[in-house]
Amino acid sequence: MAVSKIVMASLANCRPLTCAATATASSYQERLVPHPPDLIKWVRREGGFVHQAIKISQYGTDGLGLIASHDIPKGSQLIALPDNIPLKFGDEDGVDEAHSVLVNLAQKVPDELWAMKLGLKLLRERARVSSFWWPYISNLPQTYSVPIFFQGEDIKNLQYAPLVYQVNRRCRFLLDFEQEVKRALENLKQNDHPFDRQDVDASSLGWSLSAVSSRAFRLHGKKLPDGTRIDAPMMLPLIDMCNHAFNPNAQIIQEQDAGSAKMLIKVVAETPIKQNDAILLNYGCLNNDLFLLDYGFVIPSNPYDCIELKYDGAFLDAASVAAGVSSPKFSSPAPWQQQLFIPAKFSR
Ligand SMILES: C[S@@+](CC[C@H](N)C(=O)[O-])C[C@H]1O[C@@H](n2cnc3c(N)ncnc32)[C@H](O)[C@@H]1O
Repeated sequence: MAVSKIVMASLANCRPLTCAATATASSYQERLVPHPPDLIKWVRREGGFVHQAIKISQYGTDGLGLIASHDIPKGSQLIALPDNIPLKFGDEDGVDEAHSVLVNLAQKVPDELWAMKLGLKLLRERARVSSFWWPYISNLPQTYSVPIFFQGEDIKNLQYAPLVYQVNRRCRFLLDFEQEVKRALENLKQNDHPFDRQDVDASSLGWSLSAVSSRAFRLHGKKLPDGTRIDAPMMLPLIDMCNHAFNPNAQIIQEQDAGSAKMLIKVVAETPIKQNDAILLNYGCLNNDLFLLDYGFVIPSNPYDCIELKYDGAFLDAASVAAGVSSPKFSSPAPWQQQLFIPAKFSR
């Protein structure tokens, strides 16, 4: 069940929320607009810092990435984003009706699909002609090669049942949520419409879910009265151009901005970086199911990839009797055999 409808937006003076589905991974991901604004210049203009050696460039088959145009010493600050640049789902958005509609919709999203909550905000900013984040959003890929956009044959080829289950779950959620969103938008006054009067369907919801799941970072958000900070997913313009490696050369650091309670998000070189090296972050110690589901790629020989096997002694005894194997005793393994079963993880 692939969510692959294309909606033709019929409204003039708006940014259509179309999403062309993609079935195959391609090394070049087209952006939302053919020649988007220069993201590095935009970040600097809005008060952020970008090291002069950082460039955006095509990075092998991984799409765009950040590259060092000359050697950078360990510990150097590469990027710093002040609090106004990250895209978050927060109460700083005001208390207008359009925002309330988004908040009500976000409450209907199950927690494990947190990316859809921020996805609603992303879709709103994508639709708004005057969005502060448009220079960033227009640089996002137009399509995502994640399994929710796979066609039937490719879904079948996934084969691994727990992964197929998750893909179907997400597709089913998107189709149901499309109806939920349509009901919430019915009869709204023009000014109260969160998506500039545009229809939102499962395909555009899938686009924003995938944009967030493949690019957002979960960092420390607003400060609570007890001094702790809540976990907040956010999209980090430019920082999200960094590709993934388990042995990264950079890391994200969050610190309090000098003289205010606002947070500053930085990327710092964790190792010396050579000219033409990519700036790489570790997205997390994830297995390939999660990488494929959320990011649309897998890591060859992923050390975090494992499968769990259930050992059913009685079933194996019955099977070996049927196969004519004598004295199998699968149901009463010797102590040394039992020991072997405890860390029952096998690399795929
Ligand atoms: C946070 S974005 C990074 C920027 C992205 N390459 C782009 O063109 O906008 C994450 C996406 O980059 C690609 N990517 C990142 N690291 C990768 C890797 N190690 N192998 C393959 N693709 C990767 C995947 O498409 C992933 O969904």
